[in-house]
Amino acid sequence: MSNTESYPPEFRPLMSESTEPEITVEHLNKSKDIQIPVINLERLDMEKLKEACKDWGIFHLENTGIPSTLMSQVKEVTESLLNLPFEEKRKMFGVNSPLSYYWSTQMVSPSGNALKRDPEKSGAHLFEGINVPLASLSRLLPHSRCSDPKLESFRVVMEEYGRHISRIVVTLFEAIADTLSLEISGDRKMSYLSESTGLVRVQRYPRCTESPGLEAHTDSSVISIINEDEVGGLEFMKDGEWFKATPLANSFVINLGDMMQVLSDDEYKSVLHKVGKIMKKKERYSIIYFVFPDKECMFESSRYKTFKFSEYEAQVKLDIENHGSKIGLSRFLNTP
Ligand SMILES: O=C(O)CCC(=O)C(=O)O
Ligand SMILES: [Fe+2]
Repeated sequence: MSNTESYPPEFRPLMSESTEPEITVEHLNKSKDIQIPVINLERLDMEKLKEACKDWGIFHLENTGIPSTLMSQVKEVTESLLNLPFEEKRKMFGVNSPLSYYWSTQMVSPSGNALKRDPEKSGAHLFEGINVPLASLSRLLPHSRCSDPKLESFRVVMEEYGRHISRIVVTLFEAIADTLSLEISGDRKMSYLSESTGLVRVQRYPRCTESPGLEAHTDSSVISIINEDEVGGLEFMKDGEWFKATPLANSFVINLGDMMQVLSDDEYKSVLHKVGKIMKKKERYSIIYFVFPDKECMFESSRYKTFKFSEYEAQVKLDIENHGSKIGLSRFLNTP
């Protein structure tokens, strides 16, 4: 485990010592292990993709053409940034930074702003992360202003990673749209996959047997692309039951988000997911790329009222502030 200093002070008493053996007591987590579908991006099987979207809402994506050296660099720069002392991160990603640092009792709005939550309402969830709006990488952190070498390495690697992921997103989105027989024009397509709203989030979950990582939620995105390490811990709901998604090396986990559910007119579901207790020897890292639509992008469907993505975001923000958690699509149903 990395140095305790790098964690928020309120996490420290709750974290397990690295000298303790791996915890395998089954009753600590009742979710069953399961292998989610595996989709090969280079040789797309459209039937399999449709089934994965319809029956699961979550799947592994392999053969994405990202060089393995870049994948290792992404892991390296993420770990090195999150391993900085807590106070340093707080200062570095404070009010004037385009990146935001958040942990546990905060929740993040779809646009990436950290929202304060009432810990009484949300319970103890041990995660911390840094939000990196994609646009900020090139616009707001030019080489000359990026004085910290760790931040500069992070910027360079993430820019390269972002380019690859954008390519993967377009291919995957077009394929998913095909499985729904949706005809989406070039401009419209790009407003669903807007780079100006795209967000990379790097997260870390300490090893802990008492508190879970991240509470159950759906993503407000079109799709989310999770790059997780071998520790595992991601859980999702299928047919009313919680399952653990077993990690698969050299692949991403793809989650369908709320906006994909609307686009598919509810044929595909935005998957409910969470991160359970991290009981392995190591803490867990994940790097998530959220594909968000343009703020002005309109969503029309038979099940939901017509809305603009910014209206959806505003509602989510309001619900988190007022109720402690997101309510989501049910707020926008045509018939209450
Ligand atoms: O860390 C993960 O694997 C998932 C995180 C997640 O679901 C989120 O940040 O929305
Ligand atoms: Fe999520």
